Amino acid sequence: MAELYLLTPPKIDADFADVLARTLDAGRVSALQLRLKEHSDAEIEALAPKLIEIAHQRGVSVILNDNPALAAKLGCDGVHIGQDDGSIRDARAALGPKAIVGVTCHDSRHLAMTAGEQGADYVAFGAFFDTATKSPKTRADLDILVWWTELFELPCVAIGGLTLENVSEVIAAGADYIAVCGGVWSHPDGPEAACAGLSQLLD
Ligand SMILES: Cc1ncc(COP(=O)(O)OP(=O)(O)O)c(N)n1
Ligand SMILES: Cc1nc(C(=O)O)sc1CCOP(=O)(O)O
Ligand SMILES: [Mg+2]
Repeated sequence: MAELYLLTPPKIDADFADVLARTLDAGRVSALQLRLKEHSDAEIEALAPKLIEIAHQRGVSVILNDNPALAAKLGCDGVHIGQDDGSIRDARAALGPKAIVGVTCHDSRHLAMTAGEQGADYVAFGAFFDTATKSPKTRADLDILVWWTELFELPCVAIGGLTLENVSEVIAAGADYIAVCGGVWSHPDGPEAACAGLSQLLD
């Protein structure tokens, strides 16, 4: 069974906390990534506590993007690091043994096996589809999910352009988590409808 891993929009406004609460209440989200790329660390420090409270009240784990030290300071459950965001070892040292450390592996089997050997809690492959959220470094093929899940127990995340229309493809290929940003926040029927719809496709 796949799980829903929701990413925040890169920039949020004062209304976002209420929208987030309603969106989480509409579906079955397992993890929330604070990916606030257009905010400074000082702004993230100010914004995050309310978002973390909302997520934790609903049993949703909170993963901060990019910054293990800030994740530890804020009391996040983990951190997501890219290939240029420092080592798994340093992230683990900052956050402790129980924290979740996820790692971007693009479309690379080699990066994923290395991340697994170095103690990552999940590996993330992408981008599977066109995305307006960022310019992804690579385009990943569904085969990498099939290959990974046949060989390894470590959970894998599919990311990049996932929507209600295409997410079943990555679930069928074996993704343990579907990581979604624009497919929820930019859905024409609103984030609550998107979250509810995605949740129905998870089983
Ligand atoms: C679940 C997940 N997968 C991949 C990424 C991308 O991380 P990164 O390559 O460090 O790029 P930025 O997100 O920092 O732009 C992610 N954030 N989450
Ligand atoms: C943050 C991120 N990382 C990617 C990767 O391929 O590593 S794709 C991506 C964007 C995810 O947002 P959306 O769901 O709107 O496409
Ligand atoms: Mg990063």
